[in-house]
Amino acid sequence: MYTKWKTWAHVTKLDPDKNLNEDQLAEIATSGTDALMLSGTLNITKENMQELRDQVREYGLPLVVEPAGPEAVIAEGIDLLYIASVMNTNQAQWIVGKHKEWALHNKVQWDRVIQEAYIVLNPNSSVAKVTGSDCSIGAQEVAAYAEVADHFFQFPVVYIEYSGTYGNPEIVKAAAEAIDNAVLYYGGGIDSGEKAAEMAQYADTIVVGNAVYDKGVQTLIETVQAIQ
Ligand SMILES: CC(C)=CCC/C(C)=C/CC/C(C)=C/CC/C(C)=C/COP(=O)(O)OP(=O)(O)O
Ligand SMILES: O=P(O)(O)OC[C@@H](O)CO
Ligand SMILES: [Mg+2]
Repeated sequence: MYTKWKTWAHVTKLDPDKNLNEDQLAEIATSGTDALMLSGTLNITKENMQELRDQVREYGLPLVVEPAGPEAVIAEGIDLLYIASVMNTNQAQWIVGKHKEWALHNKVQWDRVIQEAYIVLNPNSSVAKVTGSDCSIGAQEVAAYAEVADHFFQFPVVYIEYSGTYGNPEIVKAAAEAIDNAVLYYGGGIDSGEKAAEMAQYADTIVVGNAVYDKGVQTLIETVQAIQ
């Protein structure tokens, strides 16, 4: 499981603050997606993370938790913890501060942690507002952050985050060209097979979140089939 994450092409991001019924979850689990990522920014607690985990664990898919802060971390029944660090913010707590607090008050199982260098680019997303990300940067600066994340900090994942809106493929292409070792994730507004295929040209792994709730599981399946 731990090394297999590098082969994942499609990840479905489920929001613990939103609800899905058993049928929807069963369809998602059999959609062909490679892993389920439990993640969100607003109103995320250990309790709603655990509730969602208990709902999905029976399907046997790899389970990843991507917490918005140390208070949302759950490890029991989870395969990997994807821990973000936001590159394009000037608020140190979202780069390293929260992480120091986490280590200060917890015994972190570092062999279960995958570090994600987040580049947040949708100014209207909750994550941009919460983390004070500078979403005005263009392709060259995005590529420079991606290069530094990969070569200087040696993050295993660089994540281009447009959460809630479909991003600029040219920017994802620029990030891909700047990276040699890290796995490139793209997430944001993928709600069709066409968008999934377009971003999968440049990203190693695409993430689909809101479309599951806004457009339904059939759309999710379309995004899986489009990249197979
Ligand atoms: C140190 C620890 C354990 C955690 C902190 C990790 C950090 C720095 C998180 C900052 C970035 C962040 C909030 C990631 C959470 C995952 C994410 C990007 C969720 C996307 O949420 P949105 O889609 O913007 O908001 P909604 O919840 O409205 O969908
Ligand atoms: O919800 P969407 O817009 O699909 O984005 C997926 C993921 O990148 C959100 O963190
Ligand atoms: Mg979202």
